[in-house]
Amino acid sequence: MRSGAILRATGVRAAYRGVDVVGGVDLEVNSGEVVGVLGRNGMGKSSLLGAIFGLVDRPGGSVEIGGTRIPARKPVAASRAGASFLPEDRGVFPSLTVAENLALAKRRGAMPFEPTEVFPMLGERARQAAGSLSGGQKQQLGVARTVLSATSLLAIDELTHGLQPSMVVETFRLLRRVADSGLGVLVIDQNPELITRHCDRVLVMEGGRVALEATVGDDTLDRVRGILALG
Ligand SMILES: Nc1ncnc2c1ncn2[C@@H]1O[C@H](COP(=O)(O)OP(=O)(O)OP(=O)(O)O)[C@@H](O)[C@H]1O
Repeated sequence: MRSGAILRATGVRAAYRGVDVVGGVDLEVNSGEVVGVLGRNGMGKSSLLGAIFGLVDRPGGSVEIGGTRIPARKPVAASRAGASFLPEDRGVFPSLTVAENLALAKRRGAMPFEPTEVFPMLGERARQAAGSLSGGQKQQLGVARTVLSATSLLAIDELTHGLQPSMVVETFRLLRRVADSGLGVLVIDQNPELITRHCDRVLVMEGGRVALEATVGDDTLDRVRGILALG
């Protein structure tokens, strides 16, 4: 199993049309670790991930995935380094069937994972166009695709959005398996209870900066709630 940092992001800024919305964030995800990013709406969580993975302008900072430097605005470089990112729009091809979406995501050498065992709905609807799935079903397909295509780092925006409670637990269990196989896992979510229950480390973002970074312990949920309540 690998050890050490899979993602090393230092001083990352994110900007839209020259205006910074994320200012100088440091973020590391180690092999075997599930890291959660929390924060209220508009605090810069998605923009941070976008800047790391090359989808949003990154006017400053450096990003390494698996020891490879990832230039700004080069999503293919992150993908080549084995990273897989599920953006908020769920990243599925609507006109392709569920089975085709899964087949396209599968990478040689990725961790052994049978999507239909974790998400039975994907087997039941294998021949259905992905565009006709509900929001929660699309999220299950998106998560499965992301797991199938990650070989170093897996990142998911708005992880539990639209998922029914039973699937939320299954999904975190799957992410733990992914981390146990040696990958780094990074998730964004709005739910402090879920993130502090299932993640090893949490970051809370406020106004484009990290307001709290902590290894999860007994007092973490209270500290997180304190920050979120102040906003
Ligand atoms: N495409 C865009 N163009 C201009 N500004 C944007 C764009 N996307 C986001 N922003 C701005 O960047 C800031 C951070 O937004 P971001 O979406 O990263 O926050 P977030 O914490 O992920 O919130 P949410 O949970 O609502 O997605 C906000 O002020 C937002 O208005």
